[in-house]
This record gives sequence, C-alpha cells and structure tokens, in this order.
Amino acid sequence: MSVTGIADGPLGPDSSGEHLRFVRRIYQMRTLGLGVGFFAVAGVLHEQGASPWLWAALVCNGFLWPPIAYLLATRSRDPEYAEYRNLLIDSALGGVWIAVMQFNAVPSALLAVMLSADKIGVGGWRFFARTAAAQVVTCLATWAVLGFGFQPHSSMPVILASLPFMFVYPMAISSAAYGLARKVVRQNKQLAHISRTDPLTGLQNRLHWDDSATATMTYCARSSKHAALIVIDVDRFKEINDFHGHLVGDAVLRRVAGTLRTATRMTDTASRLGGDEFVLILMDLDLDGALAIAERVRRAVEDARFEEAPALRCTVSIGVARMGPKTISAAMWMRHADAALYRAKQLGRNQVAVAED
Ligand SMILES: Nc1nc2c(ncn2[C@@H]2O[C@H](COP(=O)(O)OP(=O)(O)OP(=O)(O)O)[C@@H](O)[C@H]2O)c(=O)[nH]1
Repeated sequence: MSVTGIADGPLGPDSSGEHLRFVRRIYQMRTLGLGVGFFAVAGVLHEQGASPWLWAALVCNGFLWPPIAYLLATRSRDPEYAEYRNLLIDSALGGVWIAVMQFNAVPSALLAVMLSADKIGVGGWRFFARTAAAQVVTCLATWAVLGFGFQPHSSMPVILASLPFMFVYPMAISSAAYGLARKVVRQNKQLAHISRTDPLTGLQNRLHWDDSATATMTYCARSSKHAALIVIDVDRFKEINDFHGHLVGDAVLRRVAGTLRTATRMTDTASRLGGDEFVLILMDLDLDGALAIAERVRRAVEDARFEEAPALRCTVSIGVARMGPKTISAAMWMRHADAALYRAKQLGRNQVAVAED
C-alpha cells in the first residue's frame, strides 16, 4: 500500500534546491496517503484475521517507509532520480497489498486509483505506465504466492475504514495541484516581466517598445490626444567606458534611467533600446510639453555627479518627435525622432532637437 502526491514534473539539471523541495513535497504526500491508506487495508486484514507478520508489514509500509524513502532520496547523489525510484516502489507495494486484500473491491480500487492519479501528477502518462506495470507484476506474483484468493466483496466496516483515504487524499492532491497552478501563474508573470525588462536599468527593453508605441499611437489617434516620442543618447559614451571603465558606464546608464523615471508620469513609457540609447513615449502631451520634459532630462543628466568618478560630467543629446497626422507607424515615428537626435549630435551634442513633421 502506498500513495504519494502531485509535484512538479521532471526538473532541470541545475536545480538541486528544487529537487529537495520535490522530495519534501512527495514525503509529505506519502506520509499523508499512507497514513489514511493504512486504515483502508487494515480494515480488510482485520476481517481476514491476518497473521502478525502481515500486520507488521502493513505498519512498516504505512509508517516506516515514508521516512526511509525520504532519507534514501535526500541522501542520494541524485535525489530526483531516487525519488522516482521510491515512487516506483510505492506502486509495487500497492500491487502487493491489492493481492493480499484478495481484490477487496473498495480499498483495492481506491489504492489503484490513488496510485495512478499521483503518478500521473508527478511524471505524466509515461511514468504512470511504468509504475502501473510494476504494480501489476507485484500484484500477480503476490496473488500466485498466496494461492489466488479472490474476495471482492467489501463489508460496511471496510468501506467505513476506507472513507478517510477516499476523501482526505484526493483533497490533498487537489490542494497540491492548486498550489502548483498558482506557482505556475506567478512564475509566468515573473517571466513575462523579465522578458520585457532591461536588467541593468529596470526599464522596459527594446522587445516591448514597439508594442507600447503602437498602443499609444492607437489610443491617442482614437481619442484625438497628443503624443510625443523622445530619443535620448548619451554623448561620447564610448569614451566614458574607455576612460572610467564599464562599471562607471553602467552607473551612468542607471542614472539616465532614473532621470527618465523621475521625469515621466504613470501613463508615459520609458525604455532602454540598447547600449546608451533610451526612448520615452509621452502620452497626452503636446510638443511644447514634450520639449520641456526633454530639456528637464538634459539638464538633470548634465547636473549629475557620480561617487565612483567625481570628475565625470556626462551629457545627453535628445531628439523629439510629436505624433503627427502622417505618423502611421511606430517605426516611422522612431525614424523622425532619430533624425532629430542625429541633428542634436551634429549641432554639438548636449542639446534637444525637434523633428519636422
Ligand atoms: N557600460 C556599458 N556600456 C555599454 C553597454 N551597452 C553598450 N555599451 C557601450 O556603449 C558604447 C556606445 O557607443 P557609441 O554608440 O559608439 O556612441 P557614443 O560613444 O556615445 O558616441 P555618440 O553617440 O556619437 O556621442 C559602446 O562602446 C558599447 O560598448 C552597457 O550595458 N554598459
């Protein structure tokens, strides 16, 4: 007799912490499943007037096997593999108890179903097929050894003794599955956040810039609102890196990002396009408003001082493009802002230039 539970499927090679968590989860479910399953089988053994060695075997399986399996898995060099082996042993022992109970319908069916459900939950249909095969083999072998006894009728006391197993264990499996589903949702959210975030600055990255620009254009076109695009490029950033080192270069990029965050509102979007290039999408703001923000950013960067390099002064060049009637795509909008940025660089850097419509 043995049951386990649901857990994350096969794990990656670099996840020893995850492996141990997996082993712990299985240990908890195994302890619970065997604890309640014990009574289901005990009900039948009691009716059969079973021998003391069978009772001893049931007690060992029900209460000693979970901590032994846990120790075997946690002390193994490959806890995940060891735990899958333990799960296989669970199924094999389950087969033995079904035969010992002479196929007493209720507890036998419960054992078979619970052992199948948790194996599918842990390792999918393939793992289930392997464990089910082990279960059938041990069941047939035990049945043959014990003389092919067949007593499928379940008395009321046996049914009552099986009730805790019938209710408690499926609830525990469902609860574990719910916890797992919530974890997957949480991790998906984290992954989505990571995929759109620039790790150095925490701003949105290039991948999602296009979506944000297109969404802003659609919204502002529909609601006849203004919007402006501001492209910011650090002046002579290569020289900063070369002279002060990449760590200081990174600090400059983070400072520019911080300045952009401070200068914008909730509805605006600040992104790092890559290298030393940043972009701001400003919603519901006309050209004058956008120019004022661009100038504020330019001045804030000019005034910035760096602990790591007190002598360092850095500046940015900025191109501003409003969303005009002929701006039909995010790429076109960006081309306009880029052209203005190019002009700001040509005019001597550390300045703001405006794109012509
Ligand atoms: N520290 C640091 N440097 C980066 C990072 N990404 C790109 N760079 C460097 O940024 C520099 C960008 O330099 P350029 O594009 O040549 O431009 P620039 O030196 O700013 O020159 P102008 O734009 O013409 O003023 C390159 O040297 C890149 O190696 C980063 O994440 N951190």
